Amino acid sequence: MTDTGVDGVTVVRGGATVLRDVTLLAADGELIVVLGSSGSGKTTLLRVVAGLDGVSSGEVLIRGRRVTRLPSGERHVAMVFQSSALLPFLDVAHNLGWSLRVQHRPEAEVQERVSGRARQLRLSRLLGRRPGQLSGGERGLVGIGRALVQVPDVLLLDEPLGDLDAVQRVEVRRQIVEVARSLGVPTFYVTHDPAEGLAIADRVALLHEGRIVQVGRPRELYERPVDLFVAEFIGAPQIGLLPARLVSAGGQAGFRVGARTLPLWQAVPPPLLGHVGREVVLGLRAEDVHPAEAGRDPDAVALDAVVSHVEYTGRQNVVAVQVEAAPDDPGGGLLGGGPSGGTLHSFFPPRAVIRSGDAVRITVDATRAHVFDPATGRALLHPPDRS
Ligand SMILES: Nc1ncnc2c1ncn2[C@@H]1O[C@H](COP(=O)(O)OP(=O)(O)OP(=O)(O)O)[C@@H](O)[C@H]1O
Repeated sequence: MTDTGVDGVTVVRGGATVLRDVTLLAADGELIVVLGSSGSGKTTLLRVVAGLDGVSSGEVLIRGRRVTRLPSGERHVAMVFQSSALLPFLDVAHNLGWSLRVQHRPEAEVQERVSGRARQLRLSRLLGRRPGQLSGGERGLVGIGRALVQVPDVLLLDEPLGDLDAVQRVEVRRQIVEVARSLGVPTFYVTHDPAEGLAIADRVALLHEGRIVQVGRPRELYERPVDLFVAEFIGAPQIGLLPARLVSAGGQAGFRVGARTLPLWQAVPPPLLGHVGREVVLGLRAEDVHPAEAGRDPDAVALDAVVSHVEYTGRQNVVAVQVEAAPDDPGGGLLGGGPSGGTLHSFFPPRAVIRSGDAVRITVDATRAHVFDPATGRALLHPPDRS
């Protein structure tokens, strides 16, 4: 076994449990993106692998070797932090080559690796400058380059693109993936940006309050979220949530939303059998909610809605709508407290003239809904695979 990462690791800091029995292991050449909101334990996980933080229980493995009690300096880890500190008295070329020289690599190899990575990251023209003569974004790139010139046993990147502009972020994250693949090392990449995570990961691990909520391929988290937390965290625009009641009549199941019933065109699916007559939460992705005029899908039902906000992206308008669900409004549950009905997102054509407060009709197809238990948040049913 050549896995790298943490196995059953718990970390307690200042009386608080920061990681709880976390197991996350990457294969050689695999890029795992660690996602999670602020304070969920992402940085701690990386620091534990690097040996910068100790564990209360569990084991740290690097390429199959137990390193839990090995000092950081002996773990052959290359790590990039957001705003990595560079050595201020050395120019960029020497900053890039620093760790290789510390390892007493032959000078010709150091030069070759430094110039290669500098070309790749478009840093060649900066090689003679000191960190004080660089912009924040350029310093960030040098920090990334310094890690990528190494041949580590594991690559750890903590929000590495934080200092870069939007165009650089896309370019540099491609370079990082390319280098990680060419080195064939396991890579852990921390970000709080789900879109970035989905774009580059072989697998995504979503952390919440020190626990892994779900780990899997990006598509698995998007298409088969285990609960409402994952469903809401992954995907932009955010998944729309609609309180409903599962009903069954004449052997046909459907979801009651206000006065309308969204038919499922089949008997109650087995995972929903215990929920007939009870509240559920429907999760609908924006690509499954259509403006009624464009809705040619015969299985879809039109719902009245009011536009709550519009975001123009160039390719389309991302429109959030409030769906009213009175009078048979189940309300309560995880979505409780707010107005009746729920908020859905939909893509409207880019030239559509649409404003907050407009009344619109949208169509939804109940067979495309994710179904959640409002009491526990757990997913009960996902729509069938499109492919
Ligand atoms: N030295 C410490 N003592 C006690 N608690 C700490 C210490 N350092 C971090 N924590 C707590 O551990 C939790 C996880 O912190 P961590 O930095 O790993 O989160 P994160 O997911 O990387 O957050 P962010 O996205 O904001 O960087 C937080 O609740 C934080 O307050």
